[in-house]
Amino acid sequence: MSMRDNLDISAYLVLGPENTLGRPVADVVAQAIAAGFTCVQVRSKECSARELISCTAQASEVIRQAGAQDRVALLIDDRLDAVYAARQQGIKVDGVHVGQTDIPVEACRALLGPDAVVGLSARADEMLEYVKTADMSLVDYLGVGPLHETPTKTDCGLAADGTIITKSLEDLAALHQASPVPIVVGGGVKVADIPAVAQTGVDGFFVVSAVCAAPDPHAAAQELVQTWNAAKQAS
Ligand SMILES: Cc1ncc(COP(=O)(O)OP(=O)(O)O)c(N)n1
Ligand SMILES: Cc1ncsc1CCOP(=O)(O)O
Ligand SMILES: [Mg+2]
Repeated sequence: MSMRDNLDISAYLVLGPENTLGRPVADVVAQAIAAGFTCVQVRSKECSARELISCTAQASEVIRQAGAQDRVALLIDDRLDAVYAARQQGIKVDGVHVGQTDIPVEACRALLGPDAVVGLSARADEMLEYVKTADMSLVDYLGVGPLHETPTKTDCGLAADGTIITKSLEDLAALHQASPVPIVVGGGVKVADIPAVAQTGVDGFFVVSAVCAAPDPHAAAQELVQTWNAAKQAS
């Protein structure tokens, strides 16, 4: 069974070297997956392609060392070329996450093949219309946000008038109802948000700073996972 068939986006860590307060990315990944995180995305707006590939190699290695290579998906943000190059070097990387102004999902699927995981995000205000009209067959999940304005990605939800459009819990429930693919919600998500997000019916949460900027990433990751699982069991 491929990772695509087995994909679990319930607890999704997004990170790059600029997010970890000087701690190695691989250490934070190891702590998060030991705590139960199910998906990892290497995302850096500062790394060179080679640094991104190296970071991905280290993340892939700690996932392998944890024996989690068949249950924790590893993706790279934006850089289809880096996924391709990493795979050529024998690094196990499962797919790519792109936004609507990034390289098209058609190209991602064509280059990476039918078993790859392809995630897509769309503008907050257009997402409901998008899921009702677009061909979603190439996409494995949708990344939706922000739940709150976040300094980690200041353009997330940015409208033409300069305001930030956040997603309400009602928006998330409507998206969950309308979407043919699973939905993962992020942007400013903290542990206190998790029960309400889980109750909307969406399939997971993604975080950068709630884990990467925590004094103890393992403890923070564990609290997020346990809170999510408890909320899903209760709903
Ligand atoms: C899981 C997940 N969801 C959304 C995003 C945002 O992607 P994008 O809109 O392409 O923005 P950047 O991350 O590239 O700044 C994501 N990366 N992951
Ligand atoms: C990558 C991304 N996409 C939408 S918001 C975001 C960053 C979320 O970071 P944080 O969890 O620190 O708010
Ligand atoms: Mg992008």
